[in-house]
Amino acid sequence: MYRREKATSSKEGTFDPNDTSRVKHTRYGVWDVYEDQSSTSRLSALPGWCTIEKYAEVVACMPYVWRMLRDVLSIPACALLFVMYCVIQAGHALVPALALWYQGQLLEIMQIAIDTRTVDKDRLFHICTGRIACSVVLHLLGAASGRLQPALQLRMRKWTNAHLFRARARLDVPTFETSSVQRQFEDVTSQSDFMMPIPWETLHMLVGFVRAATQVVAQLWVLADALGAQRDGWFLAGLTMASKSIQWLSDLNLFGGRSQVWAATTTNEDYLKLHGWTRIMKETSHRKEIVAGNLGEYAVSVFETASERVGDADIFTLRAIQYPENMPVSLASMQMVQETANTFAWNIYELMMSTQSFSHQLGQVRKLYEVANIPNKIPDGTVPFPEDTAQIRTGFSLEFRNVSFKYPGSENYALRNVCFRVLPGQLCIIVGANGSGKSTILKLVARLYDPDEGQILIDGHDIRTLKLRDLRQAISVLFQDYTHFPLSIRDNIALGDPSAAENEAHVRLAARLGGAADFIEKLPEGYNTYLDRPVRDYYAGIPEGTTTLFGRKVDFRNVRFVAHLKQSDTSALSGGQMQRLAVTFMRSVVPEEPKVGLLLFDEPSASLDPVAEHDLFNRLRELRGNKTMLFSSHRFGNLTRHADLILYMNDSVIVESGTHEQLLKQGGGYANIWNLQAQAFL
Ligand SMILES: Nc1ncnc2c1ncn2[C@@H]1O[C@H](COP(=O)(O)OP(=O)(O)OP(=O)(O)O)[C@@H](O)[C@H]1O
Repeated sequence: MYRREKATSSKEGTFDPNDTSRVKHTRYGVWDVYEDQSSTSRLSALPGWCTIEKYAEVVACMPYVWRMLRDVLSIPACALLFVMYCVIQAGHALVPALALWYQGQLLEIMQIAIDTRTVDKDRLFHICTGRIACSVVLHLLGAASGRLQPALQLRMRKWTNAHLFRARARLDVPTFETSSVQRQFEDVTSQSDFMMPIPWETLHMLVGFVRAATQVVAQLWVLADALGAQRDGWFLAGLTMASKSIQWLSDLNLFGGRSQVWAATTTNEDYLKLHGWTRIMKETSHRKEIVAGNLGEYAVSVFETASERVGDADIFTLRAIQYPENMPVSLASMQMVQETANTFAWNIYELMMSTQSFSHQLGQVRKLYEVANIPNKIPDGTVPFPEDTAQIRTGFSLEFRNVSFKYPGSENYALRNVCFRVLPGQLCIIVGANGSGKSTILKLVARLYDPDEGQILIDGHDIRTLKLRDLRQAISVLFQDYTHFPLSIRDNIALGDPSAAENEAHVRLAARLGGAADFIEKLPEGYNTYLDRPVRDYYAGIPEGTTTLFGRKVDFRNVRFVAHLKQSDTSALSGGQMQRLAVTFMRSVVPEEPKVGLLLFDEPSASLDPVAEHDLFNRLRELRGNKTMLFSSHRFGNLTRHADLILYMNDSVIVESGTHEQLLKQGGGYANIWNLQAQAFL
């Protein structure tokens, strides 16, 4: 079974490993472990307190478990499969007791045979048949359970993935960027398909618990029946089980347990080197440097030396630190268990062990549901927008009133006291050096963040009062750091206006307006091309002479992927820039039925050559009609001459504003840079 490696708590406040008055430091192999002694109450010093806390946590998680059970059973066909699985587990719990009962009967016949020298052959036959039938049934139950489990697991995995997809989809930018939110998601997301989904892992554990408990009770009952009548029977049975049970129970660490707040780090240079080099060797992105720098032999010698110095004190130590109660049963002890016919003691052990892991596992269920309720940091407004769709055709006005803003976690102002007003249908260009705050203005208009001070108004409404959905529908933003989605080119463009996604003519028109149609039509798969395929083709043993498969270039590095080694992706096509423009056209400028009254472009021409840039600006000017447009750019060219308003920014503030002619006349910063650029072309 693959367990999650991460464990985080929902405790608030801070934890400082260097605070020796609160934190206990212990060294385990290469790991330094710091445990917060004050994080739990004084009662935690009492023996067994950890266990009590865990039981309390289990109780607190029960409503979530109940909800999960209802959700999971509502998955099509899951209820039936789960009932079958439970019946099989019930069989697993009861049949061993029946086998034990037959065992007892057999012993009784032998006793009678010794005492009276007679054997009841019929009874002996029935008992032997029953005993064999028990083994056969157990075998069949095992096989049936083996078939059911993957089917159940698959359904629950799909449900979990959909649940997490929905939970992520509803988050806004500042919430999504918060590291604690990322951590919450990491905690409940399976790192690989080989890990069990949380609902299955939990139900499997709960059913296992009930099964083990039933098995213990059934066996106790049979044992009582069989041994009760015999002198010293219980004593003998107890003696057989005692040694093993005591050893197992001590493994359970009933009275120990790690403090709930702790952290582990390693400063072991060799250990760090070992892991660093292991990654370097796996990732394709470093291959060129390794080969060109002739680093192969050196890497091997560093790896071997580091590996020798680290010895066995590696990650397994950390595992033991993380989950003292969940230490995997070693193969050797599994062997011992199998060799020991004493399933009774083993059942008690299993029962106790699963109780110990309950708090962790049920906590996972709680986290799984909690991620769906993480509150967004950008509150929604209530006012519908626009009140009248005719406003869209004339464009919206936009006003910034004394807006100041710092990015979450940053000490510096990204915008300071910014004021400007763009009238409906005007073209406004924001110019300034890198980092002066241009993109931030566009992000605030789209309410990716809210300003710390001041107000932003669209058509006279404070944008915080407008329904977020309406606001974002009425404006269109093309961000500078736009990355294309791992979807086909058609789907990427259609994202500009999902309501017209099925309209092929619409998609093609948007591509043409964005200047992307030519390059798309030259691609072998045209609009169906994936610039970055999210699912890889799998193959094995293909002769190296094969160059294409499924119409795509064969990439022999995929073998590495199958082996779960990361490989960097190189998208050979350079049309991403064009494509992203097409996305915007799809939404905003496709002529019939306009939905957008304000267009925001963040450096749309940054990676275009001068001819393409000229064409793009001309198309945009022609197509925008009466819509209001905001451009950010650090190039002072073509477009600024046509602008109704230029905002010249420096270091988070607007230092000059006006038309091109006005700013040239002022002879300030804008005029200086304009003249410098003009001289470069003389
Ligand atoms: N997500 C972020 N978190 C913290 N600081 C940020 C973030 N994004 C931008 N900044 C900072 O805010 C300031 C303004 O950045 P902004 O991206 O608005 O500048 P810009 O004028 O658009 O620059 P460029 O021309 O390079 O796009 C910069 O100092 C930048 O480092």
